[in-house]
Amino acid sequence: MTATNVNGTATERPPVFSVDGLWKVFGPKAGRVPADPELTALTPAELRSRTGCTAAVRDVSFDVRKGEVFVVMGLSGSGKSTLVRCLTRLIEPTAGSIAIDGEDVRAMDKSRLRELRRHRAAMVFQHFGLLPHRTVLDNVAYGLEVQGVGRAERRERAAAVVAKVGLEGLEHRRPGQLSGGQRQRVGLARALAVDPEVLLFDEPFSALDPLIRRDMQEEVVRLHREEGRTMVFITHDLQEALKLGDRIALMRDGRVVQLGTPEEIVGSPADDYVRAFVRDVPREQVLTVRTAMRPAADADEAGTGPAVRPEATVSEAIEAVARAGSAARVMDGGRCLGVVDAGDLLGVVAGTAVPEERPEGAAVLPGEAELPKEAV
Ligand SMILES: Nc1ncnc2c1ncn2[C@@H]1O[C@H](COP(=O)(O)OP(=O)(O)OP(=O)(O)O)[C@@H](O)[C@H]1O
Repeated sequence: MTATNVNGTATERPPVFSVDGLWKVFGPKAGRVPADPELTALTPAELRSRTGCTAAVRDVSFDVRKGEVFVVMGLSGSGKSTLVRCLTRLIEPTAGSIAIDGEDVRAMDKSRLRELRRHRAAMVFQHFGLLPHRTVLDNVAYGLEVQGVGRAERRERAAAVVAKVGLEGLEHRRPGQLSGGQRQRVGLARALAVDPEVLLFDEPFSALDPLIRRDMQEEVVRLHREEGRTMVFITHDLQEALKLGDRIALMRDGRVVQLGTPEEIVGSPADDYVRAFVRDVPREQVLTVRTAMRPAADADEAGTGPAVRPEATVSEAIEAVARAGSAARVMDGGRCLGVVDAGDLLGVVAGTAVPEERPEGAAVLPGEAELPKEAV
């Protein structure tokens, strides 16, 4: 179900994953930790010394909505991998609930779980996990083979996906004859071949050199734009998170300290930790003119000046204002939502403008999210 708020943005798309009160505690008698308020109040170090347990995921709740790129970001050890592995029970949660399309993941038996991992939520790993003696085509077809798809059909489907990720002509090479970036494309193609509802990426690009990494990020943006597939993407890299994420869950010590759009995270950090995290991000490339605009002073101001879209970045609006030498109008269709002048825009760059809060749970439409992300 999609509702539309006053800004014309979708506030709700159906959740694919719904996670509620999730805990993963490693260590002896882990199960007692989530239920004991005295233990849950301890810092990670205190908990470790008192009980020998590590709470890798602490009381985390969120939805991954259909068609979004949901990024889980945080420093090393913050709990990202554990959280995402819990989604398909590659790691068994200690407490809380997880549902996929409304179905209780924690209640699934072995065969249902296998089905979940093979068909519904495919994982792309950092270390590819390719079979060294098989060709690119056979590696990509492997997931289909496991599903019992016949040889002719799986080769045909694999060939189509190989082309989609830009590996045409390399079908008959073995992984050892490919570069790191090409191998990662094979890993991506293999996950895509089974046509899963959700793709889960576990830091897939962190071992790649920066240029190839950027190529792969663009590949993900392109695939997402073309297919609209739901994606959960783990990264410790803020730039990557801002570039790819429709929404970002920022983790620290097992908790989600902020969950929001790139614009919300950069424009309204929830606490000092998040503020420090995003301090060096060029705000004008992430924040949109929605944040900077004010009502038009009069009919003259509402009727003249260059037009910018509400989802244009502040940086783009600065260009328009500088070129025209006057305030710009923020236009949604034929409607003037507000205006931005040089002072409003500079306020955002300087960090003195307080961004307008979006309604709770407000989503950003893919088209709306693209601009700020790609401008980063
Ligand atoms: N099997 C395990 N047994 C005990 N502790 C674990 C286990 N796996 C992870 N942990 C701990 O749980 C915490 C979260 O680890 P996790 O791997 O989820 O973090 P991460 O954010 O994915 O880190 P990285 O970016 O380094 O992969 C860490 O303190 C880690 O040491």
